[in-house]
Amino acid sequence: MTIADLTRRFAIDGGLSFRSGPGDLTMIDVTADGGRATISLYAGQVLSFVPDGKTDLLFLSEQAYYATGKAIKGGIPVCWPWFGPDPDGLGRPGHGFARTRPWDVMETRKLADGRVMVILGLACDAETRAIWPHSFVLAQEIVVGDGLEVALITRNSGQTNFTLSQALHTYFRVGDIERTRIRGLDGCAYIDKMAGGTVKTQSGPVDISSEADRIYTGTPAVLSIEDDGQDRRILVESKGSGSAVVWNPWQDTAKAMADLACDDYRRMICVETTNAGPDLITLPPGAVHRLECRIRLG
Ligand SMILES: O=P(O)(O)OC[C@H]1O[C@H](O)[C@H](O)[C@@H](O)[C@@H]1O
Repeated sequence: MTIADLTRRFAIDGGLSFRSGPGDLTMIDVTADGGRATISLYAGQVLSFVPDGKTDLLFLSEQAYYATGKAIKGGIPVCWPWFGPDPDGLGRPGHGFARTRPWDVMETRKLADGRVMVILGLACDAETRAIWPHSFVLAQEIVVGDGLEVALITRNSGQTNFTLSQALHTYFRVGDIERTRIRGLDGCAYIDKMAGGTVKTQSGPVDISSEADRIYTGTPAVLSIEDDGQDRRILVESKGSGSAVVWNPWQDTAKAMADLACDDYRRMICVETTNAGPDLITLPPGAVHRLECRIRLG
């Protein structure tokens, strides 16, 4: 659909507009009571969320790719229908295909309380079935206010069960990674990918001082990121998720990524709302799963 068509059908006066962004990708700008957001229709990816009078809660790489077939580094990539490497070892792309496909706008609405809701959809077709042979209906409900809510809703529209892993792979912007800690994971077991998948137990808050790639399991509904470098605290609330991923590439891995600046690792931390590791979701025909995260300053 062209920007003119999208505008005609879905724009909200003073609340939601469409424009052509970098790489000619269609961007949705949302202005709600309490905050504003930018969403890329390609990848169905929130790229920015700024509460009124504050700075962005999300990190977006200045060197991000904006091109069909490539993932956009930053914001909230949607990893679906698998998180991480191809679970069947068939050479399919890491983190699935939802983050490299165009999504559709299904609905936009200004809510009675002044927040703005956008519903995006990703339909299955011959291309998705060639990658993943299942029938599904995937939607994202994004609600912008003084917090940002994202729900990733999967429905099995086929005749057989399927199993998913998935992530709302949120990149948070922090002032200084060495003055950042994550609270809420004390006592949780985690799979330490930097230690060959060894299972460890978190003790106290999570401090990052080297490359970290961890799947925490048995996670609580609320985590917090203390961002002392910007004198703020971000709350991450989740539903439909029994795990969380913490990732920071640190210096060497960041240097090897063309879509991250060498020192970007200092300004970001991924705290991802997931169904990952042993936390898998199996959906029988007709069943629905909602993975939700809500982020706000606390
Ligand atoms: O570079 P990407 O494919 O976007 O993945 C970035 C990162 O995502 C997750 O956090 C994984 O746990 C990491 O292993 C991965 O490196």
